[in-house]
Amino acid sequence: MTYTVHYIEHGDTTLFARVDGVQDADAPTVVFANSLGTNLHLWDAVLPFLPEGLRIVRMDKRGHGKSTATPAPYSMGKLVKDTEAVCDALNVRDAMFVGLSIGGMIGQGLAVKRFDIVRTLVLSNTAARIGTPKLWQDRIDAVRAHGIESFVDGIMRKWFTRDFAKSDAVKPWRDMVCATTVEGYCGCCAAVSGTDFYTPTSGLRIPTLGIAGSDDGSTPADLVRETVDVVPGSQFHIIRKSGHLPCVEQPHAYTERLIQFMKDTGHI
Ligand SMILES: O=C(O)CC1=CCC(=O)O1
Repeated sequence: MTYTVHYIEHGDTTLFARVDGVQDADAPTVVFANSLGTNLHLWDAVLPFLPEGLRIVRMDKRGHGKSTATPAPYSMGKLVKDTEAVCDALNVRDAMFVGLSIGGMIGQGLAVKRFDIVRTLVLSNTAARIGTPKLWQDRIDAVRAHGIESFVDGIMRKWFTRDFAKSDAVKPWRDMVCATTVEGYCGCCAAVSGTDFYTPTSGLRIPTLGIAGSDDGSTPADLVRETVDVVPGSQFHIIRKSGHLPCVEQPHAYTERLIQFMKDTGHI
């Protein structure tokens, strides 16, 4: 698959983005938004299962992957504006936006603001509100005092099914989280902590699909459903034998569901 890479200057940061597949901005477009502590390679296993003819846009949040870090804390509004800037720079319009975890929060924030960018929305392993301010502050304190390594094994147990977490397959994901800058990680923890999208998200009137993992220890299926249910006419689907990252543990089943949603909504 051909791809181009883009470094987009936006205010105090430079955001890294990559476009795979068809490069023409008029092609049906899918935007993927990553979770906390991951970069755009989160979606690598999904891409081979997607049909030809799509324009696939991915980016790194500030302080993650190849996007530069700015001092924490960040607001969710700032992360939404970053994503908006990347979409505008790449001329993204009428896209299917697939956001996982904090990426799904960004998707909710972008969808209520930019109908021209987000035509349909996939809320994967996410919610309108995730965790409590105390949980996020404890995590920020732990990163600042002892580094991400000090709790990354616990994160892996919440992200993956027991068998996956015990296998060697977990290592690249563990390494990816540990490679995240302290400012980027803490900044995004603060953004999640300060977000409650129940009211704006309940005003959405675009086709919306919720996806949960049967064994997700971070955003359990009931939490995902609670958010997706506030959008009238939304669909909800649980991926079996998967934790918080079904695009990693069950990429084929996950992509099949995305393709079905693209067909249901006339995206392809
Ligand atoms: O890393 C976690 O604990 C789960 C999570 C919450 C928001 C996000 O992006 O990941």
